[in-house]
Amino acid sequence: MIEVRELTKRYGGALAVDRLSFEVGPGRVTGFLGPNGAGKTTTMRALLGLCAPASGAALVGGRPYAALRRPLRHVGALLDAGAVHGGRRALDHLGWLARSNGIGAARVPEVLEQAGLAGVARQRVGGFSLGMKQRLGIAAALLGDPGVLVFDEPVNGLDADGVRWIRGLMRELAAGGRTVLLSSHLMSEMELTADRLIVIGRGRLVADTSVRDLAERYRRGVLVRSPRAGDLARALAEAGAEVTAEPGGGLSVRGMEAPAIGDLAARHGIPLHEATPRGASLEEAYLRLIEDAAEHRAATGTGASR
Ligand SMILES: Nc1ncnc2c1ncn2[C@@H]1O[C@H](COP(=O)(O)OP(=O)(O)OP(=O)(O)O)[C@@H](O)[C@H]1O
Repeated sequence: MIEVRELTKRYGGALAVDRLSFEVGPGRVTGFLGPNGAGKTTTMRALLGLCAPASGAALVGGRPYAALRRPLRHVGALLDAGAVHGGRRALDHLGWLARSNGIGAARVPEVLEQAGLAGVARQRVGGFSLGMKQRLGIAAALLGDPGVLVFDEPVNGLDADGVRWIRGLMRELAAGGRTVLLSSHLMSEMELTADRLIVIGRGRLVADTSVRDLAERYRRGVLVRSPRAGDLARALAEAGAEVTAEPGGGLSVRGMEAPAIGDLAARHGIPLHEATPRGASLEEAYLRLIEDAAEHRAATGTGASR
């Protein structure tokens, strides 16, 4: 369980995170999404005790990171995969981490295998590609078999195989009852991996939603075509649907699903040539959400000072 409560972090006069609150529960992958500079990395760093918040709290299992004894057993994280001493061999790097966290040495070959690095365990990290470093960072995160995992943009630098592997791994970890928080600025990435989304913009919470609810929120109704569009529009409006004319002679219908529209047209003897549900893509929904939040801030004058 992750709890972020009224978290605020400033860099100089600028607010990077602004009274941000959310919770991340176990058993599913939660996506942490926001445009560049929204405050995702800062929030994750606060969660891992790597920066001190101005106020508020970021807790793992009810405690701040600094209060966790042998933290790798509670929370595993991938933040900056490049931050490994290049002269060390992968095996030694993980061995050292295991020893300093009271983790049995037997875990090292296990996580190397899990991360697909068994074959390069004795190579020096300095010669690793970015993708291999990402895998090593993930192996380190898994070392203590923690209940909470935090990954900042984990697909960066991975090839197509690596990306597929990491998506599978995230889902597997969540299915095993772990709390998995995964950041990205790409909705396309979240769409394939996350069940729930925490969306932030300019350090503030924009949405805490299931992926499905987000798509639903920005649905654009049903596109309907009929050679008797006027009659159909009247019948739909009488039945309580919201109907607007579209360029090209179609009707956009909200408040009634396609099968009900078909039934209604049949009852009135009106031919129906098309009834296409038009869901906004998740990417569109996400962009609208971010835009709406920015407009709301502009309208209410609640923009974060920078
Ligand atoms: N060490 C720092 N010193 C000064 N400003 C910082 C520092 N770290 C982050 N910031 C600023 O805080 C804000 C939030 O940055 P953060 O890296 O948390 O965003 P992000 O959502 O992770 O972005 P990205 O998707 O680009 O990684 C940005 O305006 C950034 O410039």
